[in-house]
Amino acid sequence: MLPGDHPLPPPADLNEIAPQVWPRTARRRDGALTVGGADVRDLASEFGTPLYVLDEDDFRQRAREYAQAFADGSVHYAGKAFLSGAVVKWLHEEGLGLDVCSGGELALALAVGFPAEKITLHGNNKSADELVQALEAGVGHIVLDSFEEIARLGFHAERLGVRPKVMLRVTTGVEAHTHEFIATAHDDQKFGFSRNSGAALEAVRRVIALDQLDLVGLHSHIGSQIFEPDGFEVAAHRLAELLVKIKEEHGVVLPELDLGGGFGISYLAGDEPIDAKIMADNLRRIVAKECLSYDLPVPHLTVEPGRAIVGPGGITVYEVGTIKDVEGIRTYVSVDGGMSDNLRTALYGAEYTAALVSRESAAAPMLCRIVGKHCESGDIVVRDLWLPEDIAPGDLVAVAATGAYCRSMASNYNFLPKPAVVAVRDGKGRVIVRRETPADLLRLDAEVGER
Ligand SMILES: Cc1ncc(COP(=O)(O)O)c(C=O)c1O
Ligand SMILES: N[C@@H](CCCC[NH3+])C(=O)O
Repeated sequence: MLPGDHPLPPPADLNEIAPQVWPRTARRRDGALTVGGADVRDLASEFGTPLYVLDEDDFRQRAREYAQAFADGSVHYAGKAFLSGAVVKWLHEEGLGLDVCSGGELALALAVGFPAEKITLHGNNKSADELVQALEAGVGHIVLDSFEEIARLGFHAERLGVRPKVMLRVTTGVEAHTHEFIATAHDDQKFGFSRNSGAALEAVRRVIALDQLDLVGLHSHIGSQIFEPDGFEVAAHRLAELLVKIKEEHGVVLPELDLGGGFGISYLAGDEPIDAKIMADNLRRIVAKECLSYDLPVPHLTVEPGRAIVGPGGITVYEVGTIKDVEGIRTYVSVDGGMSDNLRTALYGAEYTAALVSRESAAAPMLCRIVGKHCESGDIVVRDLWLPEDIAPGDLVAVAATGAYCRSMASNYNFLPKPAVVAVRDGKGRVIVRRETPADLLRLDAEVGER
């Protein structure tokens, strides 16, 4: 297809590494992309492809920016975006707390010595084992999500002789402007206690009636990949109203408010995320205004960014295997990974920026679709993009902003081993999560594994 015939215009410069989309240290050197000073061609030959590459400086800077922006509150990185022992250590060094939402995430954090009191446990269906694991570890907060869980946690806390700090997750009825599957505060979904139905106040009653639980605050998470602060404003307003009702009914002033995560990042050059400082100023102002208008003390504010800290610093490097021109429509560029290492395009119709990164090219733009190697026609990595028409098997392409929710949502579909994650800094790559091997997968099979 010719450039003029498609609604997505080709970029002025196909070789551009736009700073708002790529990791902060990404540059072209001798035509090839470098991240953290390391050349992707060297990374690919040393560690193989597909390869997740994470810019350590980018991660640390963003973590630090959030910690500084919310210096009078707390920042708990949402581990579901991407978690590894190295990342947990970086977070600790940068002064952040951590959110986990399973026993596995909790075990990893504890295994590398992250302080339990800086961990919050989430989840809409935590098992009894996970609750006990959290109580025994002494995590800082447990966010309660259902009536069953209130009773269950009370039971185990009494049995173990502990009194955990808990928060209640409230669905505030806010319609966040994001994809349906990642909006979480409307009533018709599985998370939290509904403010509109009165479930939230009933949950408060039940927790306050249990001596074993120390209710310290309310939690709200309105969704993910959000650019506007107005959704948080409505949520804060509704939470403040609840705090007033709790004070009136129980004479209790809850000292903490957790507004969750959800801060958007640039996947495309036109996306305009709010920076951490401005978001922090907005949220602080909103919470202070709402609370002061009800004569409530301003609570300790916690936020839980995941994507905004790890997303922009990550890229995925693939090798091109086959190129198929569907005449008059587009060219399919097949790479050696796909929906098993990045499910987001198939699941949410997510859009990404990608580029030829093993060399520069002066060839004309060609409308392409980057697809994977899975047996699904929906196995699309980047739906529409322009690549140089001399792209060829053996070239490396990289997809930008894949640090969040790609490795953490990866699967072994079609028995593909999950790629390694390499952290880059000072010109060197270091494996922080090793590549799975076919032997790793075979070992799980009862007929094969134990031989
Ligand atoms: C409770 C909670 N906190 C934090 C997050 C992190 O969201 P994000 O990565 O969009 O910042 C999520 C995921 O959406 C979540 O469910
Ligand atoms: N996994 C989602 C976001 C949901 C986060 C968890 N509540 C994404 O890739 O955008």
